[in-house]
Amino acid sequence: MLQTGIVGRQIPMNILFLQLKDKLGDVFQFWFGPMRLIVVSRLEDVQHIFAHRHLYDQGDMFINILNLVNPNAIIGLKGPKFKRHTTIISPLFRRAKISAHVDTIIDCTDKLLNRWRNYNNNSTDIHLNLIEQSQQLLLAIFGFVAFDYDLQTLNEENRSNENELTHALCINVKTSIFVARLPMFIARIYLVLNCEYRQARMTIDRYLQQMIDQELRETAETRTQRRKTSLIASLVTSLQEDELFEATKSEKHKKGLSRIEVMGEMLALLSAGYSPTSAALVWFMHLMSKRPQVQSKIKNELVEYNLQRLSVEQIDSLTYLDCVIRELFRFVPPIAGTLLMLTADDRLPATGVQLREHFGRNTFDLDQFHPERFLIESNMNSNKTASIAFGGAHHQCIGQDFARLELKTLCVRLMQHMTFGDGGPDVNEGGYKQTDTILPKHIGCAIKFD
Ligand code: HEM
Repeated sequence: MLQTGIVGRQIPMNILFLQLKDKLGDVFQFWFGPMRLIVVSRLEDVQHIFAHRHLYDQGDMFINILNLVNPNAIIGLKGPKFKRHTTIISPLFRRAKISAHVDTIIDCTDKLLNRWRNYNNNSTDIHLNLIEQSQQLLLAIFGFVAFDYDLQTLNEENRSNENELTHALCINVKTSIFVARLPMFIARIYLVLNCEYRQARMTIDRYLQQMIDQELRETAETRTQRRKTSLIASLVTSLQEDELFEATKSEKHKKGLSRIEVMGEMLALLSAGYSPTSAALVWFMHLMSKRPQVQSKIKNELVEYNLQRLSVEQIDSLTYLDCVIRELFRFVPPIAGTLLMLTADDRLPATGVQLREHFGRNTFDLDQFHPERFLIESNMNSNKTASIAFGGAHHQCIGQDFARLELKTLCVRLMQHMTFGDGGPDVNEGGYKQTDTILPKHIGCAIKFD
């Protein structure tokens, strides 16, 4: 990792994989600390991997790390336990269930716009904390949508860079990424001795407990009514009545979730539900600040609606904005790749590489930001438009419908009110910063209310 610059030079994974691909070809081997990865990037090979779910399962690297930091997160589960968890969680994020959240997304965006209007309403000011502001916005939305809970990240008094919960979540992620590079036994000791991490977990757990307690104060009747549309109502309904008895059953026969499992899923969803979408929003801000012509085209598409709150159908009908968002996910997918484990030998069709029970990782080509490519139908299935921002195998993103709708609604609301301006080469250079997502390394934009 020192050689490649992940450690020391902080080279982000997307750039590293592109550099190695140029040097070594479409399939190459890479050691991530103690773990061996085979990186695969040819489109046909990636499609083959995603289509052969019986051969490629969730990567052990995820499972090992999650066993240390959150053994009950859906993304680290397999077999009957995965089924037990996913049947409770994934229905809540299907397209038919999420339209109801558009108003919440608009309300929260308006709160952020008001904050900017009240405290930073000078179009020559350069905003250097757009990452933190976006994280606070997306956390607030996810708190309401998933947990019916006001996380208060958009409150006036929290307009400083970080509030308690975002800070704790960042430490949790940072530590999890760090221990992924260590041998397991050292990672275990590191986590026990790391006071900052333990403090962060206590803060997060306190929030999770408060959310569960708030839900438990609802009557059983209202919870039953809401359990098909509210994640927290569904999770609390699934709480096992007799945990000790359930623990004696084989995994296949277990019903419901224990309290620890509910809290594990809440933590996982809290991170998955805000972090990549906020990264996508920050990229949107950066890209728009650099491309005024794209911004104008989005605004033209919105002009007939003036400042009106748009319905889901109206949001769906915005074709050009769709192209921009698809291009954004293709150009800078917030997650650098998908990690899978080969369960039997396989041969990749395009490169002809023979794989023998190891890992596959998929990364993406970076080229030009050009939303119009999606207006040309013949481009739809070509290499140029390939985008797997939400993964594609067993563990592909369950929140993707929601994330797409959420991001589009946020972009609509922001573009109805304001224009992003380029803060200049010193602060708005772009580049990449690797955290749990890929973020712009330098982002500084002016905000001009229209
Ligand atoms: C722009 C936004 C998002 C991006 C780019 C994204 C990306 C991804 C990717 C690439 C994976 C697959 C990882 C793998 O295959 O190993 C994934 C999984 C997952 N995502 Fe998302 N995600 C986004 C938003 C969300 C949201 C809003 C939620 C909230 C519900 C969510 C919940 C999940 C969950 C629970 C999984 C694990 C699914 C499983 O293990 O079966 N994601 N996401």
